[in-house]
Amino acid sequence: MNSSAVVHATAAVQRPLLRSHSTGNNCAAVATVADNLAIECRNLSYSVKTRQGRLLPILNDCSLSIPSGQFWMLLGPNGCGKSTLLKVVMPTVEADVAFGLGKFNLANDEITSRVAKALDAVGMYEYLQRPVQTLSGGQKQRVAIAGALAEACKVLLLDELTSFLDENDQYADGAVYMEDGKVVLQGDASSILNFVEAQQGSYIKQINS
Ligand SMILES: Nc1ncnc2c1ncn2[C@@H]1O[C@H](COP(=O)(O)OP(=O)(O)OP(=O)(O)O)[C@@H](O)[C@H]1O
Repeated sequence: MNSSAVVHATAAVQRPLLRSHSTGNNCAAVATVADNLAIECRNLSYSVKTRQGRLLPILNDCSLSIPSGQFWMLLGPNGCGKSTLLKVVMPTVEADVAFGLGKFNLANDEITSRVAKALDAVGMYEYLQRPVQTLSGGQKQRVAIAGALAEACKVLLLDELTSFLDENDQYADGAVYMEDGKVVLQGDASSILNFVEAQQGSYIKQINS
């Protein structure tokens, strides 16, 4: 892929993502996020394995830096590797859960701790470094719940929360809960919804499946 395909377009407001390092199968990448950069990618090479076991290079030595607070377009001919590049620099589970904390002006240690606790609460801690788009529907739902837990909202409004979760988690006590003196939601889906309905208008966070 030719790096000249990265075009700076117009300004927009965006929050920086969490600092992260990304590597994967057949992928040699450094995707870091400096304080003034939303995305930085250096010397990224990516290949896929063919059915014959041969490595087919898709991206070769790509580098790009996207400052935070700006809107950029990635342009290039069909098949040059745009979608592949976007997938490789996609946010990890860790960055996705941390994203909502950007508005609280928290120290990095606090963000790391909240993200770890929230992911642990939904059984997704070991997926910390996985790109979100590689997760199953139920796993994505868990990560969405972790994002809400990390924000420590007083009350969550849960709309069809359990649609993608497996049966055990739909009915397990404590499948959804808040910590540190905040509201604790326990029990099956209907009792959680009854609780939420009783809060009438005092919800802060809504999760839609
Ligand atoms: N899993 C895969 N196995 C084999 N080839 C792949 C795989 N993924 C991507 N490719 C090939 O890598 C090249 C880049 O694909 P990619 O989808 O990134 O291109 P693109 O620039 O987004 O194209 P378009 O503008 O047509 O959407 C293409 O030739 C594609 O066929």
